[in-house]
Amino acid sequence: MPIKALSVTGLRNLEPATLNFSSKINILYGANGSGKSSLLEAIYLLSLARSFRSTKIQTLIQHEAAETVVFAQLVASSEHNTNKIGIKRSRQGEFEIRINGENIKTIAQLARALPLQLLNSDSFLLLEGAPKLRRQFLDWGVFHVEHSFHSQWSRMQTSLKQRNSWLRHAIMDRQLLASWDKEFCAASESIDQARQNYIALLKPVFEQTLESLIKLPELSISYYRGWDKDSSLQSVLDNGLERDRILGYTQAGPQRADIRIKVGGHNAIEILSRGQQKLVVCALKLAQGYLLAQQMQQQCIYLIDDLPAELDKEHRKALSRLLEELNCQAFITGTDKETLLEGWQMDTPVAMFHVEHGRINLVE
Ligand SMILES: Nc1ncnc2c1ncn2[C@@H]1O[C@H](COP(=O)(O)OP(=O)(O)OP(=O)(O)O)[C@@H](O)[C@H]1O
Repeated sequence: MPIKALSVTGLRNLEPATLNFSSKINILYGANGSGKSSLLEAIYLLSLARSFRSTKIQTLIQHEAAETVVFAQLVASSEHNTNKIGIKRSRQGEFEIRINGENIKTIAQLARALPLQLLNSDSFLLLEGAPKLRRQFLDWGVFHVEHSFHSQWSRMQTSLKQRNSWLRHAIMDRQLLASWDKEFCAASESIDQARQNYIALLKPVFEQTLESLIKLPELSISYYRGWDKDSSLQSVLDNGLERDRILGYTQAGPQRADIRIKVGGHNAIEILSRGQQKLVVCALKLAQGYLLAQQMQQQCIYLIDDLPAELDKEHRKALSRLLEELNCQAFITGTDKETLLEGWQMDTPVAMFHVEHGRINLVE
């Protein structure tokens, strides 16, 4: 659901502000260091309770402030009943999350209420980065379309931790290991099934989205589940037990899953230019937004940091078309106002904000 109004206090260099946004395109322009990415961080905090720049919450909180508070009023919708989200994070690490005025305990509830995608220089490393990044990408989608996924994922993580801890014990209680294996395999099978289902839905949407951005007919995307596709996880665990004991961790399972992107049989990162890789990432992330709208009638918010630095004019225009088609809310930053204003259709609602020394002003 789009954000109608946002209040921010105590976040990086931003002055306390209450802002009204367009439910479609929001452009934030200003000099380097003015606070554009900080505003994106404020929105990101609302969805994930953390920063996208650092794992340390202290760096996000304004110097000398004790806490940061972000509050959003969402555009009302008949399908979803969340209309207010607020988060407070203190320097000591305490946090308070409120949805519709009620305290909530898990970040999963927050993420579900405000699905959000970030496109910045780090997220463009999706193809060349570690498999963990691609698993996070995949699980973002599965989490939003398959509501039982989160509990299966937690179950898998708990049993995996227990299993790994038992693997490191000098004397191993085989019975106990068997019981953790059973739990781990059951959760893993359902995670794998949910991921397979999601990839099957995502693939055609991704191919169509990519086609609108760039022609890469030989590009293919496939899913690796983390263990041999023709064997049961239990048999793979049994066969690998001695090696797992030597290593002290479980080698096979959904914690090793990956998405493989190839061009003509080669790993995409060995063939594609950096710009082409960024377009593939854009197509992947936009496809997730399309799928979310299709499957759950829910709109995803896009945060796109420094767009002109990432894509050339022609591809920025193609991306603008897709965002318009998706009918989503987007926050797009850059240093040059004119460049950011290019390429939108006449009837697209575009709100423009000038960011200067932490002050954000709507440009009428
Ligand atoms: N905890 C903090 N408290 C106060 N100011 C901070 C804090 N952390 C960072 N800053 C400052 O906030 C400013 C805003 O940075 P931000 O990354 O939001 O700018 P930007 O407009 O996105 O810049 P660029 O175009 O260079 O990416 C920077 O000058 C930075 O030094």
